[in-house]
Amino acid sequence: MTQTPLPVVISCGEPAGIGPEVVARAWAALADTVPMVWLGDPRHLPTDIPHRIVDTCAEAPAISATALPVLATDFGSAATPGVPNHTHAPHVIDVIAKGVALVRDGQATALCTAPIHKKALMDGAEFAYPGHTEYLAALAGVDNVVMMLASDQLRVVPATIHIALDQVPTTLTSQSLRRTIEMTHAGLRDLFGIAVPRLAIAGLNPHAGEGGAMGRQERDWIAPLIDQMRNEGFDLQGPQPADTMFHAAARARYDAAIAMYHDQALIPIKTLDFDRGVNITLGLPFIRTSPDHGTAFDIAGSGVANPTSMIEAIRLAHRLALS
Ligand SMILES: NC(=O)c1ccc[n+]([C@@H]2O[C@H](COP(=O)([O-])OP(=O)(O)OC[C@H]3O[C@@H](n4cnc5c(N)ncnc54)[C@H](O)[C@@H]3O)[C@@H](O)[C@H]2O)c1
Ligand SMILES: N[C@H](C(=O)O)[C@H](O)COP(=O)(O)O
Repeated sequence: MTQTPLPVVISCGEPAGIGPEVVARAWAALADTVPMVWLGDPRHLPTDIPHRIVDTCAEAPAISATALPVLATDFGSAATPGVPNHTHAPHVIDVIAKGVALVRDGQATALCTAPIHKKALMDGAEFAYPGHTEYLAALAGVDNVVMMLASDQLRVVPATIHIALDQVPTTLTSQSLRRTIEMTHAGLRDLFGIAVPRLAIAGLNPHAGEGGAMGRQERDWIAPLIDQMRNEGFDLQGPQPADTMFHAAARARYDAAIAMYHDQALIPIKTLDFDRGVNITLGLPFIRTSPDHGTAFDIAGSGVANPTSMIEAIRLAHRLALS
């Protein structure tokens, strides 16, 4: 008996951003290969893409090849490209929760989230989370998750995520870094099929502290933790100066780089591969991916947004869910 395939569920994200248009283009690119269903208000979709309202995820695969299946949510009004509407904010948040519920209920295989505008959600709905990553952890009831951004050229994980730079040194601890290393190791093994993952760990300070002359965290606890985990069998390099660990020869020596803070991790991947980077949350009880770009208000509605990262995010969600 052949099993009916289930779709990847895609949350609409910020309707004033490029989310709806890149999902529409992604559907056109993947219609024959990846069943999907979009959660959002159909009036926010580009008019040149066929869509069909469905009542359940189960209806989506049969429709996916000819139209974008839509589980409709009424946001109350149309969107103005580039200008977030505060009344839409609660719906944007609600759609993410609905997507999670569908995946956890076995009605969809994986969740792919289109970009949100964090400040618009905070202003419009007092959104209490700095990003999807933290909100999804709360919805799933897990204490710890890892944000990985991945492309063919590089995988990076920031050990601290959406916090101010001045909070990084006090938030990072030996325990939290150990957890990030362990969860990244498990994710590479279980999701990416790498039997013995090689991880490169960045230092926090310039030149990884230059032997204590430019910061002490490396000497005081980062290097000792790496030594200890190496003795436990992890394949770890570092702490490495972050400025020289992302060139091509260095990248060939590891499967993922663990950085100490958001921009240390995300600048290299977005510079190398902005079009194809995918954000994956490790540590959730379901698969979640997202494109590496944001809402891009400056180009929303102009039809120039590149859909490649969204295509890669949907494709990866589908592939990981099947593996
Ligand atoms: N997955 C997510 O939900 C996610 C990811 C990143 C940023 N964000 C949020 O998005 C908002 C805007 O962030 P930002 O301005 O720093 O980054 P951004 O990625 O929205 O835009 C940065 C620049 O890249 C361009 N750009 C982005 N995506 C593009 C695409 N697909 N094709 C062509 N050009 C593209 C934009 O026009 C802009 O010039 C912020 O609130 C941020 O937190 C959300
Ligand atoms: N930090 C991510 C980036 O810059 O690409 C982005 O803000 C998305 O984070 P969430 O998936 O947690 O929303």
